[in-house]
Amino acid sequence: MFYPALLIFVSLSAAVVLYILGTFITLLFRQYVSPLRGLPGPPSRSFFIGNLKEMHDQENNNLVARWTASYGHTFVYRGFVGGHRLMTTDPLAVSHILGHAYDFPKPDFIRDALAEMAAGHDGLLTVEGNDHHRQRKIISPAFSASHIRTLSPLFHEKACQLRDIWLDIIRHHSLTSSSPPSPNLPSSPSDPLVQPVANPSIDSPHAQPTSPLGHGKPLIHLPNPFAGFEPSKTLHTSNSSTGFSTSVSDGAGLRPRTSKPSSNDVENVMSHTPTSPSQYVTIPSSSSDTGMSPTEGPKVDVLVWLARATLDTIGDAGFGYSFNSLATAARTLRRSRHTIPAPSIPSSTVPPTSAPVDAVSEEGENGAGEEEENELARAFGIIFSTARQFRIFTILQVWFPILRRFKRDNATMQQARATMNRIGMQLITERREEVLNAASKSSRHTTSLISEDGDEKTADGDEDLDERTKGRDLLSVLIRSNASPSLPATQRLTLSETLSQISTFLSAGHETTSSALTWTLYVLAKDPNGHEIQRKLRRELREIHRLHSSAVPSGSSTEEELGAVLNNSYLDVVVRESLRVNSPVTTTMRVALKDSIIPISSPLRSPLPGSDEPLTNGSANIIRLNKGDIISIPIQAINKSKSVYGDDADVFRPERWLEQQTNTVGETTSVPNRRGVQGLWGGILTFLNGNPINGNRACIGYRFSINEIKIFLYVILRDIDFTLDEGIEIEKKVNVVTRPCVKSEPHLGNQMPLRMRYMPPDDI
Ligand code: HEM
Repeated sequence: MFYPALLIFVSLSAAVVLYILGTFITLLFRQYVSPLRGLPGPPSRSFFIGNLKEMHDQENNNLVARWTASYGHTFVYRGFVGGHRLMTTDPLAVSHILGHAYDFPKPDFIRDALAEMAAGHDGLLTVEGNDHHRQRKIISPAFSASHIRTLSPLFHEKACQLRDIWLDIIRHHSLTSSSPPSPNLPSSPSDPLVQPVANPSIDSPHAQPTSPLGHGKPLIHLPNPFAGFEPSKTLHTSNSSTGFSTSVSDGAGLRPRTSKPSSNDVENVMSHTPTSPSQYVTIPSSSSDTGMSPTEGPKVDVLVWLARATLDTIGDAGFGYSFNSLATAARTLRRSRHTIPAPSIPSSTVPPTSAPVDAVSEEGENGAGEEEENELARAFGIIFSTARQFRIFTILQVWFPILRRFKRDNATMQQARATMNRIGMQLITERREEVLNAASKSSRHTTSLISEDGDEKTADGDEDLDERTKGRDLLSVLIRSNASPSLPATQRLTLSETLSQISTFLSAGHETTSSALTWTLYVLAKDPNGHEIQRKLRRELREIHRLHSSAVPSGSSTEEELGAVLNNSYLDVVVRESLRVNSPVTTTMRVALKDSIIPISSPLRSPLPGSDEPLTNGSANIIRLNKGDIISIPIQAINKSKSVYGDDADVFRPERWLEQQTNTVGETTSVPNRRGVQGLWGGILTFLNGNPINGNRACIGYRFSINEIKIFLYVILRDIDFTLDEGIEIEKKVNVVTRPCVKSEPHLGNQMPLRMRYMPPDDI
């Protein structure tokens, strides 16, 4: 009898078995001939996943440092089915690999993972070779030092918005707890640079809260819309929304018009729009829940607020798009405060406010759709968080590329991607029209711009285009750069490439910066020397403020003042040291495009006693790689190398950058021993390498984030003091970006609960 179905089944099964077998045999053969076989390294812990599991938690246990101590600067660890992977902290090897970026690209599985994590396959983060070179040239003007400086006022505005929210939380806490109110808490912006913001943080920036928040000792845990890797207790299903207005008449960019909850589920992974106040705020039932003494300020999860602030910043500065993420959360928080009579507090201790307690009605707080998370924020959160989840499937995809074709997208994910594309297209159209309109006013040059359908339109332009077009956002500059008359048509970004840059900037620039800011507040709050660094920095920042606010009329010193902030040397070393000890991106991976030889400065160690494998690879000053060999560069471990930074390499000590020292050729330098890898910024590898030779893959957004971090610290630290409660142990969870977690509260997911206290001007 002939059974066609059976025959098909058997043939398919045989094909699958052959495919798997073939892959395994290829893998085993690769290992057998791999020149990496002879290198020292830790024993493989598992036949299938080698050392991958122990590496997963490496940032909390100094695994790479221990491996380096045992096996030297260059060694192998094991990946899937024991595959050899090179890991090196050797400065010469790292500089060579990163400096020849086009010979050592990102492995396909990393590019696929990044692409899935919102960056897309056509964006700067994921393209390689000539496409990368072409894109980087067009995109670079948007990130030039001079252009990034023009964004300072916008960073300042966002920082003020966040500061006002936090001051409001502190004020509310002091009014509602049994603790004495914070002394002289300001009732109006203390900062002449504060511009009236389009979306005030909590109704009026300094309005009194309408009511206490529950039972006296608030713990504030806004669910982090971008923390999907560790499911949080406060996570819920997401909402979706219907259309939005494309009108930009108020200059604020696209805004959601309506937003209705739907029953669409996101695999129970995350929440983006809490549906009740209790989802925003954890209200302990008694003061013993918090262990707080009456004089302590509120404990606030700074991670979630900073994530919102940096999202708003990249939205505005990146594309002229208003996420309104801070304002939305603040409003929801405010509405969660029950309306009960305000405690009677002497007016001398709590300052008068613009609005009396309870004066702002629910109606007044709640404009159309105000409580709803912005549509693009939600879509981005769904894509970003879901893609970040660690799955065995992800490991299998590394070695069975066919599996990468199986998309896990469910309906919600598809909808999120469609939303991102739709809004991205609208942004491009808007910015393009703005540039086109400005260009058409001039007749000196002809520029061509990509239209929505990929056709080219021509317009007139002149060299003052930048001046006359208002758009300072990265996308507008990119569109102008792409329209440069000197650029051949074949070199221009396609529409799809332009679209991919939006999600690329979002995914590469938002969480990295919020992570950096969060860890900076953490190291300042945890300073074992009684907050001396925080105090010293506050003194410096207040001095800048004092000098500029008294010398010129209020509000007119913005540029000078922010310039002084960016150039302040103590702020600079605090940020540099923070980015050194807590690099938001801890590791990067590369693959050898061809058989290669890599120079090393420290000789390889022999395999440990007991190993029967002789040292076969390379010689005292090189190692060999086969095409396809994978390389790990442990950025964080290199930043903490004891051979470069000394025995206290793990310690946050900004002063190390101010100490003078004489190097081997007799020059006096103001930085630690410079035998390390040449980093792009500040002598650290956090933004990857300087000195590119063949391909520059270092962070293009480093100036953006450094300026943003500095200006945020300038605004926030002048008024607020941060401490970490004793007994709280913070751990790192790494999945592309390093996020904090409270060790004893893994179920709460990513968080950084810091105690906040208002610092009156006469206090430090
Ligand atoms: C503290 C904040 C940041 C850190 C620590 C950081 C770190 C990095 C690192 C390590 C890379 C190299 C990745 C690799 O090749 O493996 C990178 C690349 C990149 N970053 Fe950043 N980044 C930060 C902020 C930003 C911002 C604010 C933006 C944009 C607004 C941005 C955009 C990019 C892009 C587009 C790339 C790809 C560059 C290329 O391949 O040519 N980054 N970043």
